[in-house]
Amino acid sequence: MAAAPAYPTAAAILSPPNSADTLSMFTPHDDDAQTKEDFINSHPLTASLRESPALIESRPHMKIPPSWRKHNLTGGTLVGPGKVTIPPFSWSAQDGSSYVQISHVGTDLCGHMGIIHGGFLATMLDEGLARCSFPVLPFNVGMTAKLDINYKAPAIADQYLVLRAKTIKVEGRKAWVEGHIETLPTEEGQQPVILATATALYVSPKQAALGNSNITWHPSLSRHERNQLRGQRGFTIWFTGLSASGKSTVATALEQHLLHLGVAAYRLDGDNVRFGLNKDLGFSEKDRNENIRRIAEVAKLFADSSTVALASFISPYRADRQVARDLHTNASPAGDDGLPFIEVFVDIPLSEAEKRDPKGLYKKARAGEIKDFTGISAPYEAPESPEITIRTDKLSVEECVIKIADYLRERDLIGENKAN
Ligand SMILES: Nc1ncnc2c1ncn2[C@@H]1O[C@H](COP(=O)(O)OS(=O)(=O)O)[C@@H](OP(=O)(O)O)[C@H]1O
Ligand SMILES: Nc1ncnc2c1ncn2[C@@H]1O[C@H](COP(=O)(O)OP(=O)(O)O)[C@@H](O)[C@H]1O
Repeated sequence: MAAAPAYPTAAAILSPPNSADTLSMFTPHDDDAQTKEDFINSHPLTASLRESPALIESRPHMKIPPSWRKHNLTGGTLVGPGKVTIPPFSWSAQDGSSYVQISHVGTDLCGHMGIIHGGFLATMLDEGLARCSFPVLPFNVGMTAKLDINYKAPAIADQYLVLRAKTIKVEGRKAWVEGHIETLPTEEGQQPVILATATALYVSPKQAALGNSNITWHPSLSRHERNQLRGQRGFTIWFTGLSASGKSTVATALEQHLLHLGVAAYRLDGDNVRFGLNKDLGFSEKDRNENIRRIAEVAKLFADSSTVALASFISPYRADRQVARDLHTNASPAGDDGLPFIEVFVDIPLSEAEKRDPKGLYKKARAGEIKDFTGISAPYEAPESPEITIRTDKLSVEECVIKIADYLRERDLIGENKAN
C-alpha cells in the first residue's frame, strides 16, 4: 500500500491546509459523530498529548482535498457512520520519532461478528506507522516496503482505538518503524489492551525528488485544473489551404497577436516539422497522411498543455483533417475541459495562389519539375464545413486575424472567461 499525503487539486498544491487548519475542518454530521468527537476531545490521554510541546496535533486526512478524499481509502471510503466514525486525531513528533492516533471504529468494519476485521487493523497500522516516519524521510514521503503484524487480541467493534508508533532506525531513504494498536480506556482505572503489534519498513521513492514535501502522489491533474493554473484554454487552430494561400502568414500574425494578449500560442508548420519530426516524409498521398497524423498528435499535446496550437499545413485530404479533428474530440472526456479543434479554411482561387507563387513552386510544378504538386498534379479537397473561412485575396492579413480572434472571443476561448 502506498502511504503518502495526496494533494491533487491546483488550490491544494498551492496552499495545502496546515496541521492547525485541519483541526477546525471537520464538523460532526450527526449526534453520534458529535458524541465521539466530544469523547476524544475530553479524554485525559488527549489532554496529556496536547500538553506536549514536541507534538503537532492534526487530523491528517483533512489535508486531502475533498475532491480526492472520497477516493481515498482511509480518508474517505472507510470514514463515516459505522466505520471510522470521525476523522482520526493524531499527534506527530516534529522529529519523526513518534506518532499517536486516536480514532473510533463503528460496527460495520467487522470480519467475525462484532470483531473488527484484521485487514482493517493492518491498514490502520500501515498508514499510522508510515505517518510516523514521514518527517524523517526525504520529501516526507514513504512507500511501504515491508509490514509485519502480530494480532494479540480481538478488536471489539464500536470502540475507541489508540495507535502508537516509534521510528527506530533511519538510513537514507529508509525508515524502520514499530507500533501497535491498543484500546482507549473509557473508565478510570482501566488499562489499555494491546490488540495488534507491527513493524514496518518505509522507503521514500527516488521519484519523490521530482516533487516537494507537499506535492506527492496523485492520479493526475485534470485538464480543467491545468487550464485554470495556466490561466488559458488549450485548443488547436488548424489552417488548411493551397500552397501560397496565406496559411503561414496569417498563422504567424495570429500567433503574435495571441502572444501580445498574453495567450501562449505556438505555430507548427513546414519549417519546424518537415525538417525535423517529419523529415522522412515526402508528398505522396501516403506520406501526406502520415505527415498530418503526426502533426495532429503533436498539436493535441500542445492543446492539452493549455497552449494554443496553430497548425498550418496544406492538409489536402478531408479524411486526414477528420483524423486530426477526431484525435482532439476523442481526447475530450466528459466532465473535463474539451480540446476544441477549429478548422480555418484559407481560401483562395488557384489562379490567385499561382499568381503569388512566392517560392516559384507553381512555376516548377507547371514545368513538371515538381511532381504531385497540390492544385496542379495532386488534389486539394476543400473543407465542407470549416469553423472559419478566410479569403486572403479579399481580406488583409490583419482582417483575417481579427476574424479568427473574434471567433475565439465569442466562444470564451480567449478573453476574460478563457479558463473558466
Ligand atoms: N509536391 C508538393 N506539393 C505541395 N507542397 C509541396 C510539394 N513539394 C514541396 N512542397 C512544399 O511543402 C509545403 C507543404 O507541406 P505540407 O506539410 O503543408 O503538405 S501536406 O499538408 O502534407 O500536403 C509547401 O509549403 P507552403 O507553400 O507553405 O504550403 C511547399 O512549399
Ligand atoms: N491577406 C493575406 N493573407 C495572407 N497572405 C497574403 C495575404 N495577402 C497577400 N498575401 C501573401 O501571400 C503569400 C502567402 O504565403 P504563405 O503565407 O507562405 O502561404 P502558405 O503558408 O499557405 O503557403 C505571402 O507572400 C503573403 O504576403
